Amino acid sequence: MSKVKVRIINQSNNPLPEYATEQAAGMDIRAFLEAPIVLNPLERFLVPTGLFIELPKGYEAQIRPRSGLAIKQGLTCLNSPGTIDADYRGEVKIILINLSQEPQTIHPGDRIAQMVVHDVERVKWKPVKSISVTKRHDGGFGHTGKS
Ligand SMILES: O=c1ccn([C@H]2C[C@H](O)[C@@H](COP(=O)(O)OP(=O)(O)OP(=O)(O)O)O2)c(=O)[nH]1
Ligand SMILES: [Mg+2]
Repeated sequence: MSKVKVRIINQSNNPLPEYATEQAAGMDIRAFLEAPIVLNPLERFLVPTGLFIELPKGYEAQIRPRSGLAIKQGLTCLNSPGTIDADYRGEVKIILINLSQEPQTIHPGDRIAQMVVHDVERVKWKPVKSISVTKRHDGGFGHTGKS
């Protein structure tokens, strides 16, 4: 497993993100808050994590919602999946939104999202006059139907 440099604020009560199970793809990320926050329906909030990371070149970290929070409380990441660029050195923050019809409370230390580290392919453009023909052609947006 590769090691990624990380600086975390107040580690004594803000543990590093961890994989919750042996084969989990994402590490759970905790809200770094001094007090609980309440999100009203459709309200969004930029939740601090206290985490500053230095990803290796050629990698990104994706910030994804947790399904339990989504189904039970309607809480999700608004920009899902969030992208942490390898050259970003600021605090990792989570854009949470409450899509339920009731106010939802987030407590300090709650596991609010998960981070998946992934390698990234970067490309250059090669301008051409035409691009290849396929059976799909320009069909998209459900053109193959549902069943
Ligand atoms: O959920 C997120 C998404 C992004 N970021 C940070 C890391 C990322 O590298 C930077 C920029 O994110 P993004 O490229 O998605 O936002 P942008 O609106 O394009 O901002 P910028 O112009 O700074 O790239 O913000 C987070 O902390 N959390
Ligand atoms: Mg950007």
